[in-house]
Amino acid sequence: MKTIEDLDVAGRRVFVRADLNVPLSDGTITDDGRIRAVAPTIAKLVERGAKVVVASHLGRPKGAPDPQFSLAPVAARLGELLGKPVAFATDTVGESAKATVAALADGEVTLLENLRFNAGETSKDDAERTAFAGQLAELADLYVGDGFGAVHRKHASVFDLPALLPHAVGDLIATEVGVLKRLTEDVARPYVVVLGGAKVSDKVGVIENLLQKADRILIGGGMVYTFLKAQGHEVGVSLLQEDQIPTVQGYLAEAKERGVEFVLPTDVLVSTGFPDLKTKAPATFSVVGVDAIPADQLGLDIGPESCELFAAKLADAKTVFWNGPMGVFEHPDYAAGTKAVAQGLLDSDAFSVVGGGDSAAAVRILGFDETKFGHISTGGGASLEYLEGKQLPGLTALEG
Ligand SMILES: Nc1ncnc2c1ncn2[C@@H]1O[C@H](COP(=O)(O)OP(=O)(O)O)[C@@H](O)[C@H]1O
Ligand SMILES: O=C(OP(=O)(O)O)[C@H](O)COP(=O)(O)O
Repeated sequence: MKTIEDLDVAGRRVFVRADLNVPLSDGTITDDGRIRAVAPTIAKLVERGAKVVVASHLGRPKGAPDPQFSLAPVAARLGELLGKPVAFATDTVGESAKATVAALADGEVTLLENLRFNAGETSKDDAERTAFAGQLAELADLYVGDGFGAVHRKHASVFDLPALLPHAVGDLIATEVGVLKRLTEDVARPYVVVLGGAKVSDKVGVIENLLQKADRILIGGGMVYTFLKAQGHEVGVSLLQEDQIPTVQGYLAEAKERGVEFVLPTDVLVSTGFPDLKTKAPATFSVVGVDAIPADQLGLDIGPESCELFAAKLADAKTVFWNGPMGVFEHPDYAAGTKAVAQGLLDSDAFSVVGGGDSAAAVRILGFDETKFGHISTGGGASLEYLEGKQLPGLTALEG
């Protein structure tokens, strides 16, 4: 792959596909880790006199503008980090984008509005995606792929656009891939994988491959209820991926055969509703065994006994990969499980990789020193699919 150093960027419009999908609360960025991670790439291009056109998705809008997913707050924060204003285009390929890019002087930066406000970005139809990529290509002369968190997505700006412009890999992707490669080679054992979070349908599939690599797999977060249901427990109104139950039953059986230890929580925190993440008003919840989840309640964190169990299962680890919070950590009453896993990683002498927008944010928001972990990756799904050995569209596109 070519790197930024291989491109002659001075005076040219350089499109940087970043992953600026940061957590927001009422329009305020609660963790700017992903912006800080790509800022050095942008600063390097600025220094070399490029006209920098930054683009990203934020959240999962439905292919049309939706103000709650605007990147405007991100433009302001990126400007602070770069120490220079970032002109914000209020659309992605329309009049505002064209005018903002045309007005860029050498060394100036613009951020386009959310790529996913356009149906072509995520379309499964090749022609529709290519057409949108063509509109993006009109805004630039060169392409730099540096949105590691989105490299597993076959989306227009990730996969189709680099085919239309001379391209290079950015420094963030290069660093991320360099570290993750270590986990695909000879890992120190026990190798423990911890999975949680909310993107269950996206991430359950990676377990098939992890069964061949890991010694122990700990499951928490929203992912756990599909496992508990697969074991015959009732899970009330918890997050559940019903169609994945047979698959999960297959994983549990295969783990037994292969001698891979599956660790599920023994207790969980349950409540009748989701907590208020804006006011963070104290929640009403109870601790129940996983065989006693009430029919009208949902699980929101692993329980205290499970926190101890998970910490013990991490204690002797020599390598850990962790993706997905153990509970709805954004609310203080449901943060204990995620804290216990983060602390467990620090208490072990394992080389630990924490991956995922929310997992990385959780570590920082809960007050842990990120430098104490082996690596904090900006990609959750992306790093999981990389570890699976899958071809990632956003990396394939940067080859050649
Ligand atoms: N039991 C649960 N029910 C619903 N959501 C959960 C549960 N546990 C964790 N979550 C949510 O999962 C989200 C993070 O999931 P995900 O996006 O998969 O992680 P990452 O961004 O680290 O890859 C958090 O916003 C958290 O509130
Ligand atoms: O947050 C992201 O992924 P992650 O939650 O797996 O880390 C990326 O920005 C990709 O977003 P997507 O899963 O909506 O395609």
